[in-house]
Amino acid sequence: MSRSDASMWVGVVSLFPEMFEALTRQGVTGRAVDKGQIALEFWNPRDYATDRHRTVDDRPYGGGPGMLMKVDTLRSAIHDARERAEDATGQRPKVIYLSPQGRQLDQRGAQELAEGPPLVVVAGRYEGIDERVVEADIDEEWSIGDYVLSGGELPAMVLIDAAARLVPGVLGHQDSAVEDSFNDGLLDCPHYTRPEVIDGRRVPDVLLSGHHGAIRRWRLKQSLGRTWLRRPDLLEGRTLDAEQQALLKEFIEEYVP
Ligand SMILES: NC(=O)c1ccc(NCc2ccccc2)nc1
Repeated sequence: MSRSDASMWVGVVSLFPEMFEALTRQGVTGRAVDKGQIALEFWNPRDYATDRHRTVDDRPYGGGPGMLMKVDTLRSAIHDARERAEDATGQRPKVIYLSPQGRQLDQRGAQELAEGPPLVVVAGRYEGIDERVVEADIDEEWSIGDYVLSGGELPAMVLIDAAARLVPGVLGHQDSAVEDSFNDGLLDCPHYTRPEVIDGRRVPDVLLSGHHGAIRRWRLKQSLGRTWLRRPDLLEGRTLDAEQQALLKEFIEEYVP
């Protein structure tokens, strides 16, 4: 098959590739796939099973509940995905495994992944995969949070979506990625649209004023204030410029719990 011109190439190793239609057929990522900005290709370990029952799981040494992904079918799928990544992009891929033991994904991590080499994302099922496969075939383990899900597919889609949005040209107008919450590390400001009044609650006048400078400052003040109220940890170790300090001071002085 031919070289890929996609800005972001992702190979997915999963027993349930159809789950990824949420990414490939919908919304921003769906359009980016249609436009060839993002390439998503799939390898299913079950396609490498040679026994009559097409076995893809195996019992854990040492006993205990649950199963692990069968080593040979999993490794064959990862190997083929890696080989295709190199053929399609001319670059060696970064092979990522989603598990609660991984590096926690945040916006900075998503940015790093978006800017990095092509990805092969391995979605585990059952109780996970053999540690020797992690050592031999996985480059980085990532987690989307401190909770256990029934498979790595949803975390894989979260990771791919978070990174894909940051690929230049994928979002409608680029600055929407910039203004997105967690961009420049602050929480998002409140948003409003029609109608002007809902249950007696009005849209803040500044947003109807047409004064773009005042609107920008209001939004920045709200982002700073919300971050101070809801996620003060995000403000730790962060220097605010003079305008930001003044706006946060104003917010705090006006704040009535
Ligand atoms: N928090 C996460 O990112 C995450 C990733 C995968 C997952 N479930 C699949 C799995 C379970 C146990 C061991 C390895 C993989 N649940 C949560």
